[in-house]
Amino acid sequence: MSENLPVVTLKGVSIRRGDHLLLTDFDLTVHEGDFIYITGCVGAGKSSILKSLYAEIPFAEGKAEVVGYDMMKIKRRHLPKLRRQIGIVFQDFQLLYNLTAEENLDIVLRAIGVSKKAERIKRIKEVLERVDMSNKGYKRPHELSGGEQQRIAIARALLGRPKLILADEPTGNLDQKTGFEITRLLHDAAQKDHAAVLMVTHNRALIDHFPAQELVIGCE
Ligand SMILES: Nc1ncnc2c1ncn2[C@@H]1O[C@H](COP(=O)(O)OP(=O)(O)OP(=O)(O)O)[C@@H](O)[C@H]1O
Repeated sequence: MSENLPVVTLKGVSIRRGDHLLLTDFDLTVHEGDFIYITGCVGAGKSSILKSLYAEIPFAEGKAEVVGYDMMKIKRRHLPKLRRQIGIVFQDFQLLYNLTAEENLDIVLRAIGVSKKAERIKRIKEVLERVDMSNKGYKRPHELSGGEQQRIAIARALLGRPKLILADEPTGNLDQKTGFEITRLLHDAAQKDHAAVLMVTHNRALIDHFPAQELVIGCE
């Protein structure tokens, strides 16, 4: 039993995709500092869970609380505040390619209302150090390797000191060694920042190397 506070509590939820319901009567509790791999077969609904946790698709039924928000009642106007407390990392990085790494981070800090430039510069420096990219912040994504781009995406996810980090196959486009490095950074986010981290992966070698709780989503 964890003594940390719950960040995600799902009870009896399901998610509707097209004509069918996924994950019927699904329960999940995630606490601060937890690291959980989400695995399971293709099309089982792993990405859908993450999308529901950041309110891109609604939970169809049940009870769902995420970073203190009742997801069954959440209003559209509350979504920015919800998402400020969630860091999201995608397989394809999703950086803005016309901006430098630092500008990719700065735009997020501006969006979350950090108006003082000195404060933004300080925070950008901190997160770039965390992902070991201090000397490459001036580069644009196309001047960085895939692993380096993913480091910047993790730095972006850390900017708002999120309680929850959702990573959807973050190593899917990377070689094994780079994938290990990226996974280590996500484990650090759980251990050092006490964020709850949910990471979808198909990579068994990675789970064996960095053991943690595993949530297997079954197929029909
Ligand atoms: N936009 C959509 N409209 C309707 N059905 C969808 C949509 N997106 C996904 N689905 C269906 O929902 C189910 C779950 O998809 P999801 O992407 O969550 O699975 P997954 O477990 O992440 O799969 P994978 O391991 O392939 O990434 C699949 O059957 C998929 O075909």
